[in-house]
Amino acid sequence: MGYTLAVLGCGTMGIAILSGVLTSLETRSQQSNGSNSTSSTAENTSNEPPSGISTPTASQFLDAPDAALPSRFIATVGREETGRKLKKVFGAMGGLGTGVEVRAGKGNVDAVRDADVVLICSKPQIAKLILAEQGMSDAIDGKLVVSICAGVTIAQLESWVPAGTKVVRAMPNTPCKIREGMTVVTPLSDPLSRALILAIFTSCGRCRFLDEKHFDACTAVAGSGPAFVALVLEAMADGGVMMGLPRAEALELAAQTMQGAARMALYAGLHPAQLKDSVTTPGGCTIAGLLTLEDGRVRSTMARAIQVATNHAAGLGQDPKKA
Ligand SMILES: NC(=O)C1=CN([C@@H]2O[C@H](COP(=O)(O)OP(=O)(O)OC[C@H]3O[C@@H](n4cnc5c(N)ncnc54)[C@H](OP(=O)(O)O)[C@@H]3O)[C@@H](O)[C@H]2O)C=CC1
Ligand SMILES: O=C(O)[C@@H]1CCC=N1
Repeated sequence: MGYTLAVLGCGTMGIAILSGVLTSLETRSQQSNGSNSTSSTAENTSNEPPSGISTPTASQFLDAPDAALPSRFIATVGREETGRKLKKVFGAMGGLGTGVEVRAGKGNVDAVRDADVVLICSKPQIAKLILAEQGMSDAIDGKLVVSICAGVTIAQLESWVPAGTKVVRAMPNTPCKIREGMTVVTPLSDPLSRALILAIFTSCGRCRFLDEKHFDACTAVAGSGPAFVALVLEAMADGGVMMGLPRAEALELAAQTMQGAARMALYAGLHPAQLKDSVTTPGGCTIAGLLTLEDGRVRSTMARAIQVATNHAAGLGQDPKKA
């Protein structure tokens, strides 16, 4: 068993997702060699394990979750120069990375023809052009297509492909690269497609289903989120440097602190207010710092940034006159 995944427009996000999937496959293979077991379910961090799967083919994937991940990978880019760089990126990964087939220039239609599942990772405005390429309609008919393009709706995507093509939206983020990603996927009822998509994105981190109406907000919170928290991370480290800490140590302290606090919210179920209050000694330094942050309206500024990013995301991939 095994299937082919084509990543059209394999830039930052395509590389992040493929890195997550390839590393996951290699980790599982090492674990199964070590333990002599055929599968590992320990790393499925999804809140929705593929439980409702009932068709015979999908059941096979449940018995052997590795099989729900692709075994052949094709990555396309626009320019030859980018293609050469991409080959080096996957080559440097070693292992399964060396097997990724990179195609530049006019490679999209052939890649789709060779694939079972197609991931569209191009810029939103390029997606329509790729799907309109000569021969694409025949190649993509009947395939499962997952678009990660911000602001490009399912209705738009469906109008660009034949009726036999299954279209799903996903919103992942850059930490997919180290398998700490957060991906939201639009609901889909077909059990096989569901199993395949869950396998791909849970191998990159967490994955959950949410209705398309929430996608612009998901784009802002999870898709753009790494940039927003990076700003806070950098600011915390800068403060440490201002007070005499060496730069590298300041960054390590801030990053590990951010990770620790986030993990307490995720895994110990602590509300952010509990997290904050448990650090805040009466009359202590934490409340002094917190009040300064409140004076600077950090909370409302961050929340408004999400609001602005959500509204902006809705316009991506749309006709500029309407956006
Ligand atoms: N970056 C992020 O954190 C996130 C991005 N997204 C979404 O992911 C998508 C990609 O973003 P990102 O990875 O940052 O973008 P990148 O610019 O890094 O990647 C886009 C890739 O598409 C390639 N490309 C351009 N034209 C074509 C073409 N005609 N055929 C095939 N490939 C082509 C480019 O190659 P070349 O340079 O040679 O033209 C490039 O490698 C966007 O739609 C974005 O909304 C979603 C979540 C998070
Ligand atoms: O900034 C953007 O448009 C993309 C979508 C989410 C993250 N990056």
